[in-house]
Amino acid sequence: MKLTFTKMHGAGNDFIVVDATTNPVELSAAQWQRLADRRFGIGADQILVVEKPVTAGCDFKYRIFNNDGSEVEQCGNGARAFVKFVTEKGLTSKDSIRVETMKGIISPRLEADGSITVDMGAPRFDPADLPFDAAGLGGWPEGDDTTWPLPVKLAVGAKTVFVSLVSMGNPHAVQVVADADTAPVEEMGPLIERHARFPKRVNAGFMQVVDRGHIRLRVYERGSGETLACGTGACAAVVAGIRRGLLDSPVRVSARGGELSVAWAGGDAPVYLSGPAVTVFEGETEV
Ligand SMILES: N[C@H](CCC[C@H](N)C(=O)O)C(=O)O
Repeated sequence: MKLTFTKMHGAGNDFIVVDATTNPVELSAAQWQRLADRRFGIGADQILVVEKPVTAGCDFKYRIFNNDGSEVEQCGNGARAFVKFVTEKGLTSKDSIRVETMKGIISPRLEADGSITVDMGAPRFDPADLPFDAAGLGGWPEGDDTTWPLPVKLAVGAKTVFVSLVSMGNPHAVQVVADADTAPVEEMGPLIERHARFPKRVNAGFMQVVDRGHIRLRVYERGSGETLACGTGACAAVVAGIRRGLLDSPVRVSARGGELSVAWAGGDAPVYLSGPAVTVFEGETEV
């Protein structure tokens, strides 16, 4: 089957975007993985599939597949690429759209100056929302409902890291580090991603607090490895930092691939993610 696609990125987090609003695109996990493969396929961190909505009041449905072919709930940088894509393709004339995802509805908005802001919905913190197996950890740690001690088996020995658990629809475990550049992302990222206490795996964030309005962030993403930026990871890190009293909204998030901005008023308020979205090239391939 011929597949037409658009290659895009948001702060270096790159995507293959497919318009399935007219003709459905149903592929196996192995076929999605092959498309995302950087040697045998087109190459991308995630594949975004644009579909007709199922839920009343929504403009589109949004399916997300990671580099390993796994389908996931949410993608913040992808949401900005999504609204740019449907606008450029003439699939909508609205500048603000409602998009249903596997878990919830998001509202990306094209601003007059060309920037894009996404209402990512409210964060959730209950371990069951990730999911996280808190058995034996005795519920929220004493006096602190933001961080959990996570014992991690290393190649030699073990280490307990303190992670803040945030669901943005997809799961995040965020830890504070002194310096993002020297953070143990390569070593600890995969160990946290596949930790037994995360039955559906997890995105592992490493956040350096520069000041109360600025962080540097690296994310080892579930199913994709370290990416140059992670939108939901930026949301989760800022929310965690605000809850821990380290940050004040809005927060500038410096990722390796570019700058994002996250705002959150606390409680059940939605998290707003702003940043770039770039179309790189169009193409077609056989699947
Ligand atoms: N890069 C995406 C994150 C994709 C999340 C995916 N790695 C997962 O949850 O498994 C973002 O900008 O939010």
